[in-house]
Amino acid sequence: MKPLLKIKHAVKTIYNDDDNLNILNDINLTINPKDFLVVLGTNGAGKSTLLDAITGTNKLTSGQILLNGDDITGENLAKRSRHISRVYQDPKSGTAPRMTVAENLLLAKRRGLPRRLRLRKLKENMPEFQKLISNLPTLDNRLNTFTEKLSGGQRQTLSFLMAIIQRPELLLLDEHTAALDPQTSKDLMELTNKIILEKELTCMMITHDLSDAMKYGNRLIVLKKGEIILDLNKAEKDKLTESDLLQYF
Ligand SMILES: Nc1ncnc2c1ncn2[C@@H]1O[C@H](COP(=O)(O)OP(=O)(O)OP(=O)(O)O)[C@@H](O)[C@H]1O
Repeated sequence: MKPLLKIKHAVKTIYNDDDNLNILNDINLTINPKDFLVVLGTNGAGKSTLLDAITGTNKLTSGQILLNGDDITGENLAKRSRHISRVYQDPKSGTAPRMTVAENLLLAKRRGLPRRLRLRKLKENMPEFQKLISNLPTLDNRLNTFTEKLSGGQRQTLSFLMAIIQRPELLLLDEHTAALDPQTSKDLMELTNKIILEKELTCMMITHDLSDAMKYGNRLIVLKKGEIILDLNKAEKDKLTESDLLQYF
């Protein structure tokens, strides 16, 4: 199988006056199409830095990133965002507050087009957006609501829908349920899993929730001090207990 993403010898160094620190220290990782990879690790292990390097938000010091065999290491964020989408932890970061739910969905659907062309087709897209949210009690009847009026859980659900509406080649979830209350977090995690499986998306998901890490995905890696210290496939992951996992923290 041709890998979707290949990270080769990724190093990110922070230069300090007295001491240089490798926050990514020779990371090698291959992700195949339809992989749902869960990423665990202590605070400061380098998880977000790894996602930053994949999206181009923060460039590597050395190493290479290949997407579908193409070297994207030097590509800018805008170019990569055609193929890669990301949902952050903060419900305020993914949506435009002064726009309605439908307008936000349309912007996401027409990402990559010139701005003036993006909002013209609102009316004709409404049935599709209605269908998208029809089974989601949290957003039902909210298409014309301004995003700033939504709860954190509703905004985060919208951010997730915006991230998948164009079917990204790679979906990056950066603790996207961590800021939500337990029930809302569970609902969004279940929706996430359902959509990833239905649409056969390839996904990397950072979480600190050990039970989510064990329950979801077909592969699990643990990062520590910028290195991958554990990489398990589905069968190995299924044998794990929470206390096995805790040893790595
Ligand atoms: N621009 C920067 N300058 C200096 N240090 C940085 C910079 N960016 C990240 N770091 C450091 O690099 C390390 C890795 O940070 P990163 O945010 O990737 O960790 P993380 O695994 O995502 O942590 P968390 O679970 O807390 O989100 C941390 O020690 C952080 O302080």
